[in-house]
Amino acid sequence: MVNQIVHVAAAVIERGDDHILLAMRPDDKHQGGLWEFPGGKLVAGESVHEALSRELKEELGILVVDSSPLIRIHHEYPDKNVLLDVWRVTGFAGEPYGCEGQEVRWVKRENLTHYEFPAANNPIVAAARLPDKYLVTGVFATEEELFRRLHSAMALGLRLVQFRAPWLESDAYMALAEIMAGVCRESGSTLMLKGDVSLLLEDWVDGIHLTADQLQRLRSKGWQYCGDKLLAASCHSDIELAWAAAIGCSFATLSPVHQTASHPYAKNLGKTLARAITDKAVIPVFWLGGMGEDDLGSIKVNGGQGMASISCWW
Ligand SMILES: Nc1nc2c([nH]c(=O)n2[C@H]2C[C@H](O)[C@@H](COP(=O)(O)OP(=O)(O)OP(=O)(O)O)O2)c(=O)[nH]1
Ligand SMILES: [Mg+2]
Repeated sequence: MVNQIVHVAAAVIERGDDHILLAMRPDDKHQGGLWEFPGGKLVAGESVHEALSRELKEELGILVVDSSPLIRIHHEYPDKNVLLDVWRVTGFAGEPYGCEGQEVRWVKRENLTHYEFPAANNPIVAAARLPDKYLVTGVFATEEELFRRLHSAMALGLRLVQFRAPWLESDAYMALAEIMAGVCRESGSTLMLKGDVSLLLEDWVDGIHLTADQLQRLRSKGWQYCGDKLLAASCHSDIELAWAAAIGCSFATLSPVHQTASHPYAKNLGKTLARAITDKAVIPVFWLGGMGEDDLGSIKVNGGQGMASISCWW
């Protein structure tokens, strides 16, 4: 058992055309010969952001201009314990190149899963594939209203949508879901459906969002998902988040962080507990419940992937 934790700042560097920069770790280094998100160890007295800026200057010759926290991952390798503090870098000056002779490559976001990374990186790859806003659909009276609201949300730039309509019969839900999936794909968005995991076998289904009950049942059966589609779960505690990771979820929601109109009697977690729970999770976590877009920055600083909401964007 290795006790000392090595704190590392790493960057998911994004280019406007949906490409992300990877670098090859030199063969003679820890986890050598694998692809990495560029970065390195914090030196004494440095903040994560300072370390990130210094490392990207040293390794790639670029200056960080715009960045925000993405995910923090604790991982125990047999020979080393690391805390990977990963930031999304959305603005930089200069043209990155391998200053230390390392190979660097711009990779399409959707192809990230084709690359071989150190074992700690699975949640980072999942976080890099996801946006910071997750729309959950709210009430609609007619089909026309549903699609009008969906198109408005896409126009606002929302790229991850959960179709929630618990009042619909299964057939009616699935019929609408299939049309919505087409609309979402056309605009480069992903539609998450409520339903059985067997739906993941359907070509037109891009993702499934499980209830906490479904999650518990699948976990107790020892079921596990290994595919490339998005699987998510509604979680309310650290235990549920651990189950979600164990069955192969790519992300989860954590709720209710604050009181919500949709679940007025559920006990809210509050920000301090939500932060502690998120810190233990090994998958990206969207905070849900009683928050507005103004809270997005604070959610990320507290370790969340971003915010899930009905009321903000519906
Ligand atoms: N930069 C980076 N490090 C990662 C990733 N995944 C992962 O497990 N690590 C581990 C490998 C190393 O143990 C540690 C980072 O150390 P490093 O070798 O990059 O540190 P450094 O740039 O400061 O280089 P040096 O001082 O060792 O020469 O974190 C990743 O995606 N990016
Ligand atoms: Mg490095």
